Amino acid sequence: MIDSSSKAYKKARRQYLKTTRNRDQNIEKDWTPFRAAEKYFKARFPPPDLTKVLDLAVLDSTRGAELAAGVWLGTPDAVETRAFTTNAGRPGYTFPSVPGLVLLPAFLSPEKQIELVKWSLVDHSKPPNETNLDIHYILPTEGIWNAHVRDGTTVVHPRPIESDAQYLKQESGPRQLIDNISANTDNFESLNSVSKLPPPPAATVQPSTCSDLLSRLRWANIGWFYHWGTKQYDFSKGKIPVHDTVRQVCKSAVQSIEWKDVFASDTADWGPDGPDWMDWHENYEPDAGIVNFYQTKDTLMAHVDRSEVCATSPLVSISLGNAAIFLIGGLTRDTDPIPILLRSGDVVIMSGPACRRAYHGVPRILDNTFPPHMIDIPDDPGWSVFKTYMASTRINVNVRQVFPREFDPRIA
Ligand SMILES: O=C(O)CCC(=O)C(=O)O
Ligand SMILES: [Fe+2]
Repeated sequence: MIDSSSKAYKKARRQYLKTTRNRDQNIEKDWTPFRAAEKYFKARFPPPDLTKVLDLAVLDSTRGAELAAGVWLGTPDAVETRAFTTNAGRPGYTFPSVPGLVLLPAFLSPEKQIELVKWSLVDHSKPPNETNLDIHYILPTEGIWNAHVRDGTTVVHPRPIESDAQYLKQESGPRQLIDNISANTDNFESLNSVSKLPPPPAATVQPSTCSDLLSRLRWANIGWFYHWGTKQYDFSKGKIPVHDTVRQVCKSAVQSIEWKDVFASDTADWGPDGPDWMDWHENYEPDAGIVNFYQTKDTLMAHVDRSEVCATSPLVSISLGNAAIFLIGGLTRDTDPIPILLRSGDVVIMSGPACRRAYHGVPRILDNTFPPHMIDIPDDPGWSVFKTYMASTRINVNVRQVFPREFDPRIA
């Protein structure tokens, strides 16, 4: 699978030998099982062997072209799963080791995948939605993607530090992965009352062209505004409705699952009000989230999404473009995570107390896995500019529900 005589392999080996020359041999002993797995899949040398990675696309004859086009391939039985059929007649999988985790391979048609890529870039990565770039730059109001397409050489200027503004003390930037307090209905009011000052723009930022900045787009907020400094939502800014296309995809994914089967032998503690999965077909309503943009070298370290007051409601995670290794473990980093290869169109649902607060991360974007159905799109000449960007990109649309049913946040 990996060509050890290739130039890229030899370069990675040289780099590896150079950077590890003075490394303490005992360093690996201190790694938690999650950290060890991250390191393994992140490594450029030796490149990871994916035979122990779950790859359910292998079972789907309609995805042959997608698999043949990329060098990376996992195994369909690398991790213990339970197969089921969704209400829409599609294959779905649950995981005995992570109750509440559901994988719906190729849940989205190629057309829907393309629609969501366009939505992420054209419609969503612009005001009023915040992006990681807004902290440091005064972006064009049409959004960084539309400005790039119209004239990529347009220069974008740094956001000046305003002398009379109050800023957050600590430097904020792309996603910082410090542990925060788990939100819940009891501490909601006190977390909500903490002041949420804006992060200061960095003083060293230089003017940049739209096209250069686009490669540094990392996230765009969905719904309720997230405050990275405190790692809590800032409800005082109000809520932007979740776009109907995304909302419908998430709702149809949640409604396609018989939750009583998923939680049939569940013994986890759902809190004082008990399980709420029986209401999800009717009451699940996404209201927050993030669109993540990953370039091939980007990773997302182990973390728990614990800012949502509801710790059980489904989180729907949509993969688009290049494939990735997704790791998910348990409530601490000491659980050995399971590795899952996520491809374009796959939907993951994280739900219930054991899964929703489980550590997870994305240690690797798999290069050259941009699927053929996103390369040749007849009758869409406008796609070419998306294709160029997406050839080295993975987009993840990650959608959550912040409040449990019948919880009245009484937001002023
Ligand atoms: O990119 C992914 O698949 C996961 C993203 C994620 O975990 C998050 O946005 O919190
Ligand atoms: Fe996450």
